[in-house]
Amino acid sequence: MTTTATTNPPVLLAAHDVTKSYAGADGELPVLGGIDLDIHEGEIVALLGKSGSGKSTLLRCLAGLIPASSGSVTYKGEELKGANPGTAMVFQTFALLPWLTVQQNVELGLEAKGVGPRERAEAAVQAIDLIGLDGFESAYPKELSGGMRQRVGFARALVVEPDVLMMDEPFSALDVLTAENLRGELMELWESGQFPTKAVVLVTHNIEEAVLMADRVVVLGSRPYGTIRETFDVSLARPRDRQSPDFERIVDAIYQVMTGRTKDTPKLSEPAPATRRTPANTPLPEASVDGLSGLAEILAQHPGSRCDFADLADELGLEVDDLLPLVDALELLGLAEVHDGDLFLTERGTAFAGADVQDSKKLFAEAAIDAPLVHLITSTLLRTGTQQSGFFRDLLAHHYTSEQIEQQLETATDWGRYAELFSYNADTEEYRLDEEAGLRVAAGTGTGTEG
Ligand SMILES: Nc1ncnc2c1ncn2[C@@H]1O[C@H](COP(=O)(O)OP(=O)(O)OP(=O)(O)O)[C@@H](O)[C@H]1O
Repeated sequence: MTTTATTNPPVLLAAHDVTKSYAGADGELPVLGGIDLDIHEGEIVALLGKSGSGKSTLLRCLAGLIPASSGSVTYKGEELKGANPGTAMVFQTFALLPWLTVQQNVELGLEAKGVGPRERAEAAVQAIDLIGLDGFESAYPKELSGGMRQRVGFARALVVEPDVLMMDEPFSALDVLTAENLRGELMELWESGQFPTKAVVLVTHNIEEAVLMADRVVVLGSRPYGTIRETFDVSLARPRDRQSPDFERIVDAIYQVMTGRTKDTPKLSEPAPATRRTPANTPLPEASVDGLSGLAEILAQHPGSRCDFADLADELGLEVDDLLPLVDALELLGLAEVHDGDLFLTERGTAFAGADVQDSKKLFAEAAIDAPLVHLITSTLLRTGTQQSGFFRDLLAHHYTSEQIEQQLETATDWGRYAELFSYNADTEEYRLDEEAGLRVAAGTGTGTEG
């Protein structure tokens, strides 16, 4: 398959300056900002980004399932006013009706389009056959394995022969081998021209999956809200070999953009001089002290306390994406840095990894006091001694959803407690300054936000 850059086939689906905000606890929360994206005939486009970067939201806007807050979505040049007639969706959780058989589940999409019973049955049998479910027509979802259930999800979407198949993390609920097998079969169908759709949009947080499948990988960033950070054309021949140097080169380049290392996107730990880090513009990554210490210790065992990011994930039996929050947190705390696809400990990180418990707490406190929300809580407590968590929830409500506020406070509390900056009583929902906190703050540089 050639890339769109060289052949430039017609645009099927397009987002024009699309923004999307959701109603939050305190006003509108922007999730997507000014997205321009064309989906051309003949291409597979992956929307890749960390959790919360707005991938699913963008997919739903393209499918017309939710309206954009501003801007427009066009299908074959016509602006969408509701559900997109040219798309069908495959969901992560399969979304099958348990009381219907495989055949009936697959026929559902056609029924909604008013297709008659005989035609419906024939089309469903064909889709079931295509996707390798032959013989399972009268089975109920509960009799099927996860992989077979997702095949039903695919058959149900493909039976309507949509111009664009939309897939929202379709493999992430499956075990590794099942996912690999299903991916491979789908790519064979696509390559052999048997796939009854003209284009595919795939949402994923898995970099290798994106590079395995897509002609174009669109990386979304989430600071301060979802925008397209960079687009990569992938012109490798299929089937693609994960071990090939070209494959690894593209994956590495995407890692660097995902972890924020491009000339256009400043590092989390090095904000542009004019940008003061605040709890609003610098969210704490979802990483526990145990996870951070563990990763720092593992890194310290590598020569030069340095390891290729992808190799490290392999070694731990994890996806690279699983490591991202920990890596972001190590960077925010000045304990590690990423360069050229390698993760390595800084001087402070090396000392932290090798320290005994008391020293490790002290070093962690010096680092954590610069994390904006930890700084905000500590500096507030230095004035008041104690504070209800509701106070911080209110301060964060302008910038985060209630779910995000809980995650931010949970992380800050974990870090602040370990650092012995403050304690937290979950029964009374009260933060209390640790007696030693003043000394620890004085030891840190304290460049975070003031309350
Ligand atoms: N219906 C909704 N109401 C309010 N906020 C929402 C709604 N749907 C999503 N969000 C918020 O919008 C942000 C983007 O969510 P979205 O699901 O689009 O991201 P994503 O990149 O697909 O993430 P994930 O990989 O975790 O699914 C998140 O912060 C999420 O909490």
